[in-house]
Amino acid sequence: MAAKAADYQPVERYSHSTVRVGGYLYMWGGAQPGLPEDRREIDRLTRVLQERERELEEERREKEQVRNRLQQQLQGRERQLQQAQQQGQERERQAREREQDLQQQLQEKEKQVQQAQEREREIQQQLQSRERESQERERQLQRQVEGGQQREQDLQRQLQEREQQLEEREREFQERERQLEEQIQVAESSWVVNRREIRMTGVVLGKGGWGEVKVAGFRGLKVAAKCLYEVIISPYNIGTFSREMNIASKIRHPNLLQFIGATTEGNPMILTE
Ligand SMILES: Nc1ncnc2c1ncn2[C@@H]1O[C@H](COP(=O)(O)OP(=O)(O)OP(=O)(O)O)[C@@H](O)[C@H]1O
Repeated sequence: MAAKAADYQPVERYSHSTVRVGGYLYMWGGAQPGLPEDRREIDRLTRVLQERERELEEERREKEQVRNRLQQQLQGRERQLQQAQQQGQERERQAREREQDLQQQLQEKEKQVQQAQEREREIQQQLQSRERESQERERQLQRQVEGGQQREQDLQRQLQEREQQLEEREREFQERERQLEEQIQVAESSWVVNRREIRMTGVVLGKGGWGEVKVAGFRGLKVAAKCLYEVIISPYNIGTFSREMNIASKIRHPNLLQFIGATTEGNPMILTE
């Protein structure tokens, strides 16, 4: 077709029509005087034009179809875009809601953290207070323990003193008991004589380790009286003296001086034949 149009060389015409399509200039109708083949040329050009119109129509339909397809694609794309926009808006809304939720959660967490910090401060204060109370209590207990130890030492000392006093009293009681037993023994002894019955003389017969022996009178008899030295008189020696007198009072032998008796008042005195 394009080759045919290119081959066409326009000639002078009148009462014709022209149209430019793309790079082509089409011409039909009119008359070209002086050319015998006008009719045939007009018919040919008419067919060319009709062919060209048909091609243009077909091209127009194809373009229309392309345009429709493009429009459909565009509409599809617009729908997709709208959907994408809607999805984006929905996601943005969800993101805002999520952000608000997170913001609320964050505020809630911050509030909880503040409460926890406040609680921690209170607990810290309570711990410090209790620690001070414990230290004060410990000091009081320490003082009480020290006071208790001091009292215990005092009581221990008093107890020892009391025990010593009791031991002393016990020894005194034992000594007193022994003296009483000796006195009882003496009182019960048959060898005890009354001192007032003895008449001492100045005649000294001799001196021993325990006393001096003098001549004395006793119930009409001339006897030897041995007076114990005052320095040796003691509770122990008195006891020994009493036991010796008990034994002497029970012994009789030709080779022994006969024991007569003894006094227990004042300085003990032993009477022998
Ligand atoms: N019955 C007596 N008759 C005569 N002389 C006596 C008699 N008894 C004692 N004498 C004299 O007195 C002295 C002293 O007598 P005494 O009994 O004290 O002697 P002693 O046994 O050595 O003394 P002591 O027993 O005190 O140690 C005697 O050595 C003795 O000479």
